[in-house]
Amino acid sequence: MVKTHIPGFPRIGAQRELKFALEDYWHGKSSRNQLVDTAKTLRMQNWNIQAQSGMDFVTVNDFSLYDQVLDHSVLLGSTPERFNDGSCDSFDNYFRMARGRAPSGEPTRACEMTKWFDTNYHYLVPELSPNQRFILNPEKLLAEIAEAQQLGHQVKPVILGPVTYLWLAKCANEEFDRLSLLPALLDSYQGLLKLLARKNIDWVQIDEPALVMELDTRWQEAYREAYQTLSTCGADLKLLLTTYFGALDKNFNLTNYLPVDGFHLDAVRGGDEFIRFSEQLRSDQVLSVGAIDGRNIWKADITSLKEKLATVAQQLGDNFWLSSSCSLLHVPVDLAQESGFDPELYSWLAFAHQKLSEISLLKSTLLNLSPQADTAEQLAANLRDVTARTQSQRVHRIEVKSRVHTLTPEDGERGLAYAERAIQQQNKLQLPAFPTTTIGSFPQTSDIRSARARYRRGELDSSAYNAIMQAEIRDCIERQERYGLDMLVHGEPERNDMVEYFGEQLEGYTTSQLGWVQSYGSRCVKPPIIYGDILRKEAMTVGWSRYAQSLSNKPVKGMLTGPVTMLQWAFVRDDQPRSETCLQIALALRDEVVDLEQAGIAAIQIDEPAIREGLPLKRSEWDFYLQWAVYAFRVSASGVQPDTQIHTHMCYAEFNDIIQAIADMDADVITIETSRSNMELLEVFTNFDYPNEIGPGVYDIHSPNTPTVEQILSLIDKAATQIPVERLWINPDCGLKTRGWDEVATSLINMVAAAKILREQSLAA
Ligand SMILES: Nc1nc2c(c(=O)[nH]1)N[C@@H](CNc1ccc(C(=O)N[C@@H](CCC(=O)N[C@@H](CCC(=O)N[C@@H](CCC(=O)O)C(=O)O)C(=O)O)C(=O)O)cc1)CN2
Ligand code: MET
Ligand SMILES: [Zn+2]
Repeated sequence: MVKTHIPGFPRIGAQRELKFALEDYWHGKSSRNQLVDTAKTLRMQNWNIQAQSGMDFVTVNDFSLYDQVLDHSVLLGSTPERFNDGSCDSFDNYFRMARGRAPSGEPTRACEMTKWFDTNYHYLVPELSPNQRFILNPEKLLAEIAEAQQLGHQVKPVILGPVTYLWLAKCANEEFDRLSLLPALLDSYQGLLKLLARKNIDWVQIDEPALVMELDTRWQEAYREAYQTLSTCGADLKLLLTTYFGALDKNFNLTNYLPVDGFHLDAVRGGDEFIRFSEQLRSDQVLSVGAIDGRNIWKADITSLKEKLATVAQQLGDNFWLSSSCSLLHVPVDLAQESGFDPELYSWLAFAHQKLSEISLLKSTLLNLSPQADTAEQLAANLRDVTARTQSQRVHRIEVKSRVHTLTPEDGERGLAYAERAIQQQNKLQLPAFPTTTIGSFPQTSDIRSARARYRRGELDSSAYNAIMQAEIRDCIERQERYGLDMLVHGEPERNDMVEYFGEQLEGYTTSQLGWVQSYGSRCVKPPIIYGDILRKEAMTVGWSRYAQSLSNKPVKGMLTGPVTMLQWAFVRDDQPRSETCLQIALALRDEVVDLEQAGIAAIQIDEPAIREGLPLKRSEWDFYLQWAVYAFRVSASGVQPDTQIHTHMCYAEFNDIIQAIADMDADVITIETSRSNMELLEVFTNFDYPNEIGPGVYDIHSPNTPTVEQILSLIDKAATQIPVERLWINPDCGLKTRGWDEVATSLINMVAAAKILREQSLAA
């Protein structure tokens, strides 16, 4: 009989219960027991919904209080040395690793955080040392297994595979070869599997998403060694080797030959590869087909999936399993709780709960299990909804499509080269040497958020809400004047989230009330949904920018989110290429940029923090992506006169791979995050001879610590050895929305003081 399961479920809770429980605990507003209880309730609910939706296994150990990769480091006992100071117990130590501080224990430098493959989810990077030892610490895993079993569930625990774990890890000594740790790591995994075998478990899901990456022969060999070792370790257990986020491509044969009991393949991004894979399967191996999209929110077309899967299902019989493409962590929890959509849009969507039902419906449909009215009716309803979406009037706008199709290369050109633009801009802006600025957002205080919540609930009307936001902008401008910054911003108080804010205003996008997806730890985002052709009905930011500029004689930067980030951080329509959607957004932004210029805004920043993360996982697809992504940015930026200064901003990414593309974007000024890496990230700009102006971040905004003038000076000194001083800007790493005013004030005052010292020094020289 076909088995159904999912690789993982969201843990934040439909109402973000985990977020609030965590933050209350961290801020001393609730006890540890309250947090533990909330976590337990969430796990129970998650398993119940899986069981009720007909899953044959519930997934265990996908739950985490902060991050599943950090949990895995704790499980393997491979947490960094600096946390072994005995300053607190293991419960709080976990949060110290995650965020540098906890209710008890000494504050320390947290583990580094980075993007999980090409998602907007951040994991905590394992830090390994050359003589790393692994000492199993299976308490959490075993407790959660026991918890689910006591509730009467069939349990399938999930663990991260050894090779992907090493792939994600880093070592302070970059020369060190992480793969040399594999034998020791495998010893640990063998011990773990033996432990699990005693727990009345049939299957263990072992995640190896690194198998969809392009691997050199050493990493391929690591896979052979790892699974050879694990398959002969004598644990009476079956391993489901789980891959997702793409096709296996060149690792197809490698994977196929690995001695495991079953495989899970991503049949959404991996296309039809699973069919060929099924033909090579041994008769005692199972294939779990990830047919329901775990990365997007569209209702699945069950009828066409049935066609696609029928032959394989029939041939494999009991060895055919059904699943979602990847963990459902990346989609919101439950559409049924959502009241914000109109009925037509609602009928097009499926969140995590609904995806479980889709897996079940697909199974019954494939097996003709219950030819009763029930399945037939559901199938008919599904077909009606997915067909309606393809035919809906609101998806297509001829004028938008034709504007994209008549774009020419000239639409991506500024008219004059940077060097000439720079002269005109300097004439207009009259900035001092080492100009100081910030990245856009200022503290999103609870006053701002609660005003927005009251406005949403209808307790404030729009004029009252606007008045409050204007007062915030006024305060923000006055503070920047007091701190002595040279180029100001309005502070973005009116934005819940940069992407969501523009998504709310553009036609073709819709936003949800409860569509939260975990971004890191307790922080969540509500990705807007792009369902149709994108049109700007009216100016989106001009009123706020004009108001802000009216309060100061210094230039106030206009502030927009770029086309690639607006695409990358949204749920995107699947009926046309991403590049096409991106150009539609670029044109809407281009009109906004032009309107800002007309309103007297002399510098406009178009943020592109997600451009690196949009890079396809496979190198062979990079050029094509970078080509349309850079063009889309240029289209958005190129409607203005040469004397209007275009800024862009990028953060928390390795720029090495895309430095040429960054230069090709041809922004007049780029601000980037560099302070945590002590300006190392800047090296790539120097080595490349980046031609335009750069503001390397001199203030780490992810830390509550305020930088001193000396620290800032030393960072700028370092930057000045790499970038000609005429092209150097002084600014923080990123926006300040998650910080408090006290720290921001001190830090910015110090930043301006550092810039002034440098100006005096260069005058004296
Ligand atoms: N989309 C996106 N992706 C991104 C980033 C980003 O900025 N945006 N940055 C990086 C990730 N960094 C992040 C940094 C901060 C937060 C963050 O702070 N998220 C907030 C939610 C932000 C938000 O939408 N806030 C709403 C408020 C939502 C809310 O909880 N409202 C309460 C009321 C709150 C009150 O009364 O004070 C309610 O409705 O009950 C608003 O301002 O309107 C959170 O989890 O807490 C998320 C990601 C990479 N990916
Ligand atoms: C994640 S990049 C953020 C850029 C935005 N302008 C801000 O300052 O918040
Ligand atoms: Zn940023």
